[in-house]
Amino acid sequence: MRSAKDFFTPLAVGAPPPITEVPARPSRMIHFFDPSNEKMAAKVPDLVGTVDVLLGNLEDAVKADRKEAARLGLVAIAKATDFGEHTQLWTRVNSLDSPWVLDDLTTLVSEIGDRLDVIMVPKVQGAEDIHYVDRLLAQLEARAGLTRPILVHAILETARGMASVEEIAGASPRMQGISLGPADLAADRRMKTTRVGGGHPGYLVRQDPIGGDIHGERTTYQQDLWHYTIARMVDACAMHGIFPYYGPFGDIKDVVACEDQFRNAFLLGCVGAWSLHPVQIDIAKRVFSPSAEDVAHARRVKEAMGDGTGAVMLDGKMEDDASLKQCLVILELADRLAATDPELAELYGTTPETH
Ligand SMILES: CC(C)(COP(=O)(O)OP(=O)(O)OC[C@H]1O[C@@H](n2cnc3c(N)ncnc32)[C@H](O)[C@@H]1OP(=O)(O)O)[C@@H](O)C(=O)NCCC(=O)NCCSC(=O)C[C@](C)(O)C(=O)O
Ligand SMILES: [Mg+2]
Repeated sequence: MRSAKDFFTPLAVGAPPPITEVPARPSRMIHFFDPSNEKMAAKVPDLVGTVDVLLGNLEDAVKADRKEAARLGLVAIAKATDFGEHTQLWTRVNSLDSPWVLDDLTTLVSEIGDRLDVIMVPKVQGAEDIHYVDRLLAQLEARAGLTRPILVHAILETARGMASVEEIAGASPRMQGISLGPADLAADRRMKTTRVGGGHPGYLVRQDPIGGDIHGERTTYQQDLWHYTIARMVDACAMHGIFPYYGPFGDIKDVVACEDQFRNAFLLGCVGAWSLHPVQIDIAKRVFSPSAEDVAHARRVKEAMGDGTGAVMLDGKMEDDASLKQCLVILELADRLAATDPELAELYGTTPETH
């Protein structure tokens, strides 16, 4: 591990200085597109301004014989598109053991490094994977004359990655966040699901038998397969000042269950999720923006708590320093989102003096 005193020193002569705080830019939905798919690529300009993050995917879901076309397609799109102030451009490169990743990184940083905000690295196993990417990016940034560092986002999709999640989160000042990769993680853990995220009807708890009758009517409750994983990822990210994300929800047609899964992640601390299809964009926007009711309640608590210490009763409930802190989390998020989204500013009634 690097000493704390040189953690923020550039890893290559001429590379931009590492950042000391990850920018908290809205990233409620990381919208995936395949740059080698002409129909999808053609939609990118219209998505600018409607999504927080556009991600050109080069890894899984891009056919092996389209890898180069996807890489070059992303370069062309990045050069031709004005992403404006509010939409970030990210990419997901191929995994570090693949034959494509070296060309992905060298081409993208050299050609469009000044436009790329974040590089997502799949199947991260441990801090050593982040260290490798960290040094290589510094060398490439120096060569390309970049003035700001490209950030790194890890996908948690192996048991070892999961077991090392705290180390991964703190491996480099470039670390921007971590997403859950439920499909690869399920396979690597040898779970017995066959889906991309979401629940499973077999993973349940059953009410005790009534009157000892094990064959009688008993309610069952489906459980959340991802609770442990997301909660642990959230702690690792919070501890290191980076951002946690739920990943993909593969049942595109089941918009109801998608919203539930996203909301569970939001309530547990995630700041966003992936949208794989345009229909998931508004779901993520709705879920990862606090509701007007929550914002109004948080403001009331803040007002009632005065200097922020002590305890008060509000609507029959005790509020104190710690409930105020939760309300401040909601208000800070609402302010940040309202600053870039006029609809939300109106919904929250946000003015410079509101908070
Ligand atoms: C699901 C699919 C096949 C359905 O694609 P479709 O064409 O059958 O859907 P559609 O409803 O017929 O599409 C309607 C229109 O929307 C367009 N469209 C459709 N999707 C998009 C999009 N994303 N962005 C922009 N436009 C899109 C599509 O081209 C079409 O355009 P048209 O009206 O002109 O004909 C398609 O949406 C798709 O390929 N999405 C991206 C999939 C992807 O990126 N998967 C990888 C991430 S998940 C993952 O990797 C796992 C993980 C983390 O690694 C791990 O858990 O391990
Ligand atoms: Mg995967």
